[in-house]
Amino acid sequence: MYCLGLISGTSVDSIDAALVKITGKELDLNIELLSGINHDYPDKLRATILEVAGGKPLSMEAYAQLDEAIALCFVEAVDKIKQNHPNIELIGSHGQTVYHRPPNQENIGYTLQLGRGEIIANLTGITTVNNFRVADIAAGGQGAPLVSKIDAYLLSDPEKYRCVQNIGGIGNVTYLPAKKEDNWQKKVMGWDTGPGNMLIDLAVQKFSNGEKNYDKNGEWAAQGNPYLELIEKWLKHDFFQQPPPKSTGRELFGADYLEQCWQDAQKYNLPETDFLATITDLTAASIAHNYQQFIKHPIDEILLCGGGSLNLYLKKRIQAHFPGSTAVRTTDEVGMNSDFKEAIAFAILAYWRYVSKLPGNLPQVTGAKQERLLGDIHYPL
Ligand SMILES: Nc1ncnc2c1ncn2[C@@H]1O[C@H](COP(=O)(O)OP(=O)(O)OP(=O)(O)O)[C@@H](O)[C@H]1O
Ligand SMILES: CC(=O)N[C@H]1[C@@H]2OC[C@@H](O2)[C@@H](O)[C@@H]1O[C@H](C)C(=O)O
Repeated sequence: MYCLGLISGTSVDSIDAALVKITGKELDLNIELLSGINHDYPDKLRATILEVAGGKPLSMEAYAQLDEAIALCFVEAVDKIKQNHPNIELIGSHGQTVYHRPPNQENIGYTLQLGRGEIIANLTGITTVNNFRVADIAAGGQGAPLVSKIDAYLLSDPEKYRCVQNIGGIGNVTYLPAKKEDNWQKKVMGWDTGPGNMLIDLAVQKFSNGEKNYDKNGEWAAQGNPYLELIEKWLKHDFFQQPPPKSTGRELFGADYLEQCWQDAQKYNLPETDFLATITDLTAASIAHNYQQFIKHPIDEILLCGGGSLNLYLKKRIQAHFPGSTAVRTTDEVGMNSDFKEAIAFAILAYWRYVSKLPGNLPQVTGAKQERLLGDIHYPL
């Protein structure tokens, strides 16, 4: 089946669209990536999404318009792929997260992804599955991360103990025990590790007065030195101590948090380059801190994916936090495209929902009380 996965992540940098050919059955799938594109939001829409995700209140009318505008942009991404691949049979659309509050002690949680599925289905003429996270949240789960089940079935190794580390706006890990272990599936773990590129992007935007959106290849941070005392202080943040299941977003590690970090740095007169190196190392150190606390088995390799895997300074810092025999590589090196892994995941989640009628969540990862079918199905006119 030809399935198209769509997602715009927490960085709000662009819509990722990945067309895959899925063969095989149920959990035992083969995936061939046929096409992958990034489709940019218009500047004004991107700015609105960032404002809203940053907490700006909206009227109901503006909310409805935003939901539709995002869907129309997702349709443009589909149309681009359709030019060379007219035979798409199913779409899995994650949409755009604008709010995420995982369940608290009273079990109250919300997650909101915009980009209406009805519009995507009607305008593309292709059956569309969307709104994947709410069923997990309703079952008491975090609603994230959802890629862990896909990582488990596509990236587990017979012998090696792996961590698949996504570095998007937020970072998340899937721990994959070696398949030689009895009941290896039950030992898979996954959770959000904290900030990925989000704080780095915000700092670069601040220091460049909005001229730059991100630190290309980590070149700016590489000119500075991380200030370890600050990292130790920042690692005391409750989120880094909290055991899984856990997930987070811009609500915790957005502009307000960056501002707090910048205030801390000014007490030490840190220049901008050192601050960038320090905030970049916070991502690396928080990944290491999470693994040290919650993974009890030695890790043979860390497979990076997401835009942060292109930040060479960040990659170097991650390797520095694992000085032993843990190799730091990218998922590309084991045959999984690191840019489009999340979009591919939503194509597979749609396939599991619509074709195989299989649950998409791993309760041991999200904390949900049960496995659930994830996503709402929208049929075209
Ligand atoms: N060449 C590069 N050098 C450094 N950083 C890069 C490079 N290319 C992309 N990035 C970073 O990756 C980010 C985008 O990553 P990605 O698309 O994986 O995030 P996302 O999907 O929005 O996030 P999430 O996984 O949290 O939903 C950019 O905002 C930028 O910070
Ligand atoms: C609420 C939300 O959109 N969460 C994202 C975000 O981006 C990375 C991390 O935080 C992850 O938990 C999740 O996305 C991926 C695709 C997931 O669900 O696996």
